[in-house]
Amino acid sequence: MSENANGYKIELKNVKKRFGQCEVLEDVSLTIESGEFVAIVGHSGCGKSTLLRMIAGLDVPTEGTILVNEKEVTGVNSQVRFLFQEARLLPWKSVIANVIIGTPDKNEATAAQSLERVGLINKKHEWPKVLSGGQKQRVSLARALAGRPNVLLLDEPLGALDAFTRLDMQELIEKLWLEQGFTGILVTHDVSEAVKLANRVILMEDKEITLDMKISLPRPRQKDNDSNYFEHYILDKIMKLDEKAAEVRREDYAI
Ligand SMILES: Nc1ncnc2c1ncn2[C@@H]1O[C@H](COP(=O)(O)OP(=O)(O)OP(=O)(O)O)[C@@H](O)[C@H]1O
Repeated sequence: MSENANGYKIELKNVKKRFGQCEVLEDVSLTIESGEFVAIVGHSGCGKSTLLRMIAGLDVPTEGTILVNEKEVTGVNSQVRFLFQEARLLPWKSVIANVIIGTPDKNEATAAQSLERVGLINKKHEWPKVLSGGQKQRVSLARALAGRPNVLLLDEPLGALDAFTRLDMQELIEKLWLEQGFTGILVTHDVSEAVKLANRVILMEDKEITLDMKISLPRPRQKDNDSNYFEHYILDKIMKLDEKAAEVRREDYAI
């Protein structure tokens, strides 16, 4: 938990999601406390992004309820910000103008402070097209955090970055979470990233939560034997689930 906890509590109660005949989530219940940072890992297509989209009010559960700050989600909430795999900057606006969009009162000074925090104040008058992928994602982070949101949803935002930039961004996200204390939910395929950033890692498999593990490591986090222990534990669990799924498939084929 960040010492500056300023985040909203998030509750999912018996959430089910179907797209047509396809059931994506089956009875998911989960409570994320104010200021927690939770990472969700799981195979492609298991419903991680769908879960985030429903918390953001961009999609609705087929059954069940989602509460953010004790209020049922009925649409988009400006205190809940989303970071996607692509930076999604407006190409016809300068860097600073993109960040101003994220401020509650369209305030340039607030936007500049946010750019300062991500180390890009010197790029404020540039166009997005001249920035590297990592810089674009920093601007996107500055825009998302400029309004001091209570919740930040991160859907694989570092997935397209090279390994060095990715590590830098992880450090930055951890630092900003410690400073601002929002509730964070990160969807990632990278277990080491999950262990670096989250104080709780959730594994989703087969339409439900199959592991909910606290990561009790000091911050800022280093990669060491303790973090390796958590990574190996989670990877082992994923491999066991894979083996079980393969066994079920083999039985199906035998029939
Ligand atoms: N709008 C939609 N209409 C129909 N099916 C959808 C829709 N959105 C998602 N799905 C399906 O729901 C399932 C879960 O999708 P989702 O994007 O949540 O998975 P994910 O775990 O985030 O995957 P990935 O890790 O590959 O991003 C997939 O089978 C997907 O095809």
